[in-house]
Amino acid sequence: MNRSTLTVPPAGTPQPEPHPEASVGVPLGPHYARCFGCGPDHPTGLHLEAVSHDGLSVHAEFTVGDLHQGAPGLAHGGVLATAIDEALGMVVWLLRKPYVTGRLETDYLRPVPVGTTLLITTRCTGVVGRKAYLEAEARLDAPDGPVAVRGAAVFVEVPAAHFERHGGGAGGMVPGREVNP
Ligand SMILES: CCCCCCCCCCCC(=O)SCCNC(=O)CCNC(=O)[C@H](O)C(C)(C)COP(=O)(O)OP(=O)(O)OC[C@H]1O[C@@H](n2cnc3c(N)ncnc32)[C@H](O)[C@@H]1OP(=O)(O)O
Repeated sequence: MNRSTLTVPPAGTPQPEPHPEASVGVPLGPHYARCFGCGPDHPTGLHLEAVSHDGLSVHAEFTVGDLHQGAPGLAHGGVLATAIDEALGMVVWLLRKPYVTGRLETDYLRPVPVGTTLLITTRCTGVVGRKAYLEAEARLDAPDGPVAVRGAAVFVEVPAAHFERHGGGAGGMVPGREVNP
């Protein structure tokens, strides 16, 4: 993968510790019911479902449908980036602080046909100040299937007021309520 240095934690950054109340071994559920990535109430969303086994990584599934095409029969790259972004966001939710995507990098290695179930694994590789460094891998149809997309990101911690100031508030997005029940 062609990683920029911006998404790699500085040398010597320790492995982050999982939050003691991170939800593990159970479905993570949505952080917001109308989220395009994970919300069950979104009519055309991706409806990602995910679980974490260690509080620092997430295994998510996304089945590519007709509504997700770019070229005929193939997933749109932007949709795949969205699925990666969402699965990365699920990792920072496990840290139980509000973060937003600052930078997202994606490498597309294989076409993803309609009907494919993408198995997306995301993990946090370091936290430095407000920045969380993350990486992602999406495989075709099986945990050991071919890698179709790789991703890397920096998420930036924001105050809860970020959502009041720039959006309609944080209604329905309560850490500890939906993602970490
Ligand atoms: C209730 C809970 C709900 C939680 C809700 C969770 C929803 C999850 C949904 C999925 C995720 C998304 O799609 S989120 C939506 C898409 N993303 C956004 O809308 C974000 C829009 N951008 C912004 O709001 C802003 O640019 C921020 C917050 C990212 C940064 O602005 P800021 O707060 O002024 O901070 P700033 O000083 O610039 O940067 C802080 C540190 O981060 C670094 N940094 C900033 N941007 C970048 C960048 N693009 N790439 C690398 N590094 C960066 C800086 O170098 C600095 O490092 P240093 O100097 O400290 O070393």
